[in-house]
Amino acid sequence: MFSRVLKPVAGVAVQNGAKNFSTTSQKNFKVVVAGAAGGIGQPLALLLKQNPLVTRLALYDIAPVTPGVGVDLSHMDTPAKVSGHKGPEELPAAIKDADVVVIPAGVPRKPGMTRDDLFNTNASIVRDIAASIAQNAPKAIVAIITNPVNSMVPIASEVLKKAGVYDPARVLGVTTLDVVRAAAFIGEINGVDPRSVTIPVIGGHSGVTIIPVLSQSQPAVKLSDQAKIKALTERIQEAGTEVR
Ligand SMILES: NC(=O)C1=CN([C@@H]2O[C@H](COP(=O)(O)OP(=O)(O)OC[C@H]3O[C@@H](n4cnc5c(N)ncnc54)[C@H](O)[C@@H]3O)[C@@H](O)[C@H]2O)C=CC1
Ligand SMILES: O=C([O-])CC(=O)C(=O)O
Repeated sequence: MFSRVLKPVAGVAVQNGAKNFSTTSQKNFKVVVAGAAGGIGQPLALLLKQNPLVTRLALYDIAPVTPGVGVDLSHMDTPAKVSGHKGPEELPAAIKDADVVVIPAGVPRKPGMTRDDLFNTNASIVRDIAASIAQNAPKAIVAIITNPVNSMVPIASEVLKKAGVYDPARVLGVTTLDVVRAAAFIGEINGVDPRSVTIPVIGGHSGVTIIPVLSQSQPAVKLSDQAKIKALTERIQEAGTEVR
């Protein structure tokens, strides 16, 4: 997931004359995973530990298991130095001087729930992490995975604005999964390797706000029946619910 996240981030950094991810000029990124002990956080941390550009990896969570997750990953034979940080009192040390903070902290939905049902619980979690970013790493790129993404991005943005450190090019909602799913489904329909499919998905990360622009798919989607095209659009929009 991170390599897909890093590509657009690199473009943003270049446009702003900021630290450039796309060349070898900087090779020592500190990346924080906030929510590192969870279902998303642990595999994400594993992927980041394998990335040679990441030299410091700070794993933050409120779960008691967090230090163990950190120690476990630190045994991997890759350069990134891993630190585990448990509980709010250790949040500032985790965030300090981060280049990138990825946030999957919070609750996931259970069957029958919408992403919006998570708002009340997750809003304050993202708010508090954003406040710490404003204080301890105001120039960090913030990538928000926590749902509902459509609402968590504005919350983090408002916290950063209030602290006077908001840069819209540095606050991202992670919706890459929608692009990946669209490519997978089109690959299946067309009978091609999904990695050869390019399909823009615009908008947000919830229901009808997920807009796969099927007319722009390369190669073209092999569907002519409007009902089937509509069904594919709806499958991409509701794919997260398939997983619950
Ligand atoms: N944007 C996207 O494409 C996706 C978003 N999600 C969202 O990501 C979030 C996490 O999902 P999972 O990892 O499956 O859930 P999970 O329950 O497995 O993990 C969440 C982690 O967050 C931690 N956490 C809770 N409160 C915290 C706090 N105040 N500070 C730090 N950590 C805290 C928990 O201890 C737990 O380790 C959910 O909101 C889910 O809906 C999940 C999949 C895809
Ligand atoms: O649907 C969910 O709750 C998790 C998510 O965002 C996805 O899988 O797209």
